[in-house]
Order: sequence, then C-alpha cells, then structure tokens
Amino acid sequence: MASSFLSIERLTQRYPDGKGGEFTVFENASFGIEKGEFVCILGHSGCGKSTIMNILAGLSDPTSGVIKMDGQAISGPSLDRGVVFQNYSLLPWLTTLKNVTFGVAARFPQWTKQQVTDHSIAFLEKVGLTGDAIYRKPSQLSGGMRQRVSIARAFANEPKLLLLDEPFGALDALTRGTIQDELIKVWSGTDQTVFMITHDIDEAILLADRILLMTNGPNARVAESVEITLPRPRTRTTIVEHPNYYAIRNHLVQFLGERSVLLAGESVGDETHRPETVRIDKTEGAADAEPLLRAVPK
Ligand SMILES: Nc1ncnc2c1ncn2[C@@H]1O[C@H](COP(=O)(O)OP(=O)(O)OP(=O)(O)O)[C@@H](O)[C@H]1O
Repeated sequence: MASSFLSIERLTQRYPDGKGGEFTVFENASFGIEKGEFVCILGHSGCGKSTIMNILAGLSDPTSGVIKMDGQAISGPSLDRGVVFQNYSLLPWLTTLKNVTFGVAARFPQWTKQQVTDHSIAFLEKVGLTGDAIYRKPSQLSGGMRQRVSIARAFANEPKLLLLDEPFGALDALTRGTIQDELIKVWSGTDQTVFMITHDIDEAILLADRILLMTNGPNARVAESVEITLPRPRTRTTIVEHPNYYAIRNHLVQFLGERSVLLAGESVGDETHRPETVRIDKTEGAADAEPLLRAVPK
C-alpha cells in the first residue's frame, strides 16, 4: 500500500497506573491521512485523542510506534505542524496583528516586514477580523474573536499539518457556528491537511472528509474510518437535506452510544491494525445504496 502523507504506525501509549503497574491508553493505533484531507477524530472522554494529538504535535513521545510525515519520521515540535488549542494560547502582551506576524516572520524569514504584515492581515480578514480589532490585545477581545485570531495565526503560518484540539469547545453555539463557517472558508482556499479533535458529531460531519472513531479506553483503538459522503461546499442547512446525512449521523451516534463500548479492548480492523473503512452512500445509483451501510464487523 502506498504510504500516506501522514502515516501513524502502531502507536502505543502506556502510563503508570499509580499502583506500581501501568495501563494502556491505546495500542497499535495505525492510520493514514492524505495531503489536503480534513480528518476529525471522535471518541469518548479518556480514550486518548489528546494524547494522539500531543504526540503528532511533538509535545510528547509515545511508548512505541512511528509517525511519518512526507516519508520522514517526526520528533519534537516543528513549524511544519501548527496547533490550535481550546484555550486560544495567544501572547497577551502582543496585539492581534502581532500575534499573527510573530509566527509568519519566523516561518518566512526571507519576507520583508510589509509582506509579513500583508499576509497576516489577509488571514485575519478571512476570519472576519478587520479594522481596529487587529490592533487590540487579546484581553480586549471576546472569546470568539480570540479563537479567530488563533485560527488565522495557525493558517497564516501555512504548516504542512494543522492540529486542532477542540478549537470551539469553549464557545457558545452561535459563535461556534460562525467560526466553523470561517474555518471551512480558510481551509478551502489552501491545500492544508487538518487533524481535529471534537466531541460534536454535527461539527465533525460539517467539516470532515473522514471521521476516525475510537473505542473506549483503556486499550482504546481507532476502530473505524467513516467517509463523509457529502459534497462540498457544505452548509449546515443544506447537508441535512442530503440523503446521506442522517444515515451517516445515525451510524456515528450508534457507534458512540453502543459499539464504542462493545468493541472496547477487542481486536478490530485488519491485521495491520488499520481501522475498518465505512462508506455510506444512499444517493441514487450508488453501488451500496442497498443495503445502506457497508458491512461492519460486529
Ligand atoms: N501524563 C499522563 N500521565 C498519566 N496518565 C495520563 C497522562 N496524560 C493522559 N493520561 C491518561 O490517558 C488517558 C487518555 O487521556 P487523553 O487526555 O488523551 O484523553 P481524551 O480522549 O483526549 O479525553 P477528553 O476527551 O476528555 O479530552 C486518560 O485516562 C488520562 O487520564
């Protein structure tokens, strides 16, 4: 099999259990992400999503396993991998604009000051931040505005891989919806590869090309890779009318409600530990229109 742009191979994380032994968070997690793909990961609290993200960001080392990006094993943090956390992580003493130019100047050292500023302003505009807001400090912005700055900053740096750890978790539903739309807008204009943690099924369906489903921990596994067979561009009002929408949603709800527990600790996927691919397509003429779901092993 040709290797993916980002390839996670047999990733295992164990931690001390506090009683002299150890517990396994996940074992042999293996999956790939293609260049330009938007992949979300869903799973119950504690299954190890943030642990996977921290390893991808280079902020922690796994117990075993290999991660390759563009064929090269990765280790440690790098400007090639940008991260957006739930808590914004902006530099409080810098203005909005400087929070963005700071990273852009480091990423593109050959650029003039003007190029860095123009590039940064363009990305802030894409997330709706214009005018005097870009000269304010983070403490003078709303939570939604701060998260917009984080997203603009991450995309403006043009990392090869963008890691989003529940970026909208702290926002109210309306602000969340607006920023999701802005995120799609920014992402659509790039060939950016995105890996995102979310707890929100609807958010994952709206944004992702593919959703990875994890079973419950300990001994969690990435059990399924569900293709989001909804055409782009997507909006939250049009996708619900698509024949695939509820079939996909029901599948995800059913997995998180029942199968994530039933499969916990069981061996799933093929012998290489890759998740089962699930493709749901109810559109007329689709090969798997009847039955609706591709068989998924129980
Ligand atoms: N540094 C650590 N030392 C020991 N145990 C840890 C450490 N970091 C995480 N864990 C444990 O590993 C498991 C997975 O944690 P992780 O934060 O990755 O889960 P998660 O799926 O991201 O959860 P949530 O959705 O609640 O954020 C949990 O049981 C957690 O307590």
